[in-house]
Amino acid sequence: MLQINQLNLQLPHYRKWWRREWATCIEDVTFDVQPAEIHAVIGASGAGKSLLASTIMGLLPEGAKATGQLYFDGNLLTSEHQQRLRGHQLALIPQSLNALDPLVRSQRQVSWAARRAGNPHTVAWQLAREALSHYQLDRDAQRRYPHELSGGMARRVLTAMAHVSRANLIIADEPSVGLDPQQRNRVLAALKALALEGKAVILITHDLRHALPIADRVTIMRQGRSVETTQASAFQGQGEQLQSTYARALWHALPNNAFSTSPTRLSSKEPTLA
Ligand SMILES: Nc1ncnc2c1ncn2[C@@H]1O[C@H](COP(=O)(O)OP(=O)(O)OP(=O)(O)O)[C@@H](O)[C@H]1O
Ligand code: NI
Repeated sequence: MLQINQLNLQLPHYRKWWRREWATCIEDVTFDVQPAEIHAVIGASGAGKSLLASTIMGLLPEGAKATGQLYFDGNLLTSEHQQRLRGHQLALIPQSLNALDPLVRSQRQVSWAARRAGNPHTVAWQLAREALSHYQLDRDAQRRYPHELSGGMARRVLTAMAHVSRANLIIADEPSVGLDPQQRNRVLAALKALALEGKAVILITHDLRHALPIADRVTIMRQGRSVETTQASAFQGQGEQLQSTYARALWHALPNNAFSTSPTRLSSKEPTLA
């Protein structure tokens, strides 16, 4: 579905207003995403995850220099393709809830997304209602403005927008941040359902814990680089199946695994939590 090949991204920054310098924000990132797969991209703040999403969507900041290749369904993804496919084949559930228009009620926002996907007005309106109901947003929520929605509800409105766009590749950027466990589970379940329908889903998060239960594969990013791509099931035990020390460190840093960093200290009676 999507192949990212040796992607590099440099952004300009100005040390003094007359002196432009280049900051390398993504370096040699390579991985692929398959249909019906949830591919989690995990990394600390500043690792380049959101910029990777912007690069795939063709929404880079002014002056960005990207090299490497993106292939979508086997075809080189040029900026013209990206523009044509955005909102149809490629959908982004953005990190910022500001992506919702503050003056527009939920149902209309989703209806707009359905119209962009080529549906006539009345069909789009109906699709929006169905999609919002599907994500447990009732008639009342459908009539609310963004500021009247909880964070979890707003995320589900954004997910509904991706849903009605009928995109085959959906990128969810930090979809669970700031949500209570119940809301988070709902949003993550919605993404899982999209993958079960056959969509390719890129789940961007800094939290390995939230990604592992639903991810098929995981790519770890660190300081702009893809450190490792592995099956999600490799995160188990002492992390023996993980290639990189960084991935192993992330795994051991999870609260339940904390004591397992030094297995020799474990008595045989202690449970292994992983
Ligand atoms: N428009 C921009 N111009 C210059 N540098 C930028 C720009 N956007 C991001 N960066 C830099 O690129 C790096 C990666 O940013 P990015 O937003 O992709 O990180 P992230 O992994 O999504 O982090 P977070 O988890 O905090 O969202 C950061 O060091 C950031 O400062
Ligand atoms: Ni980000």
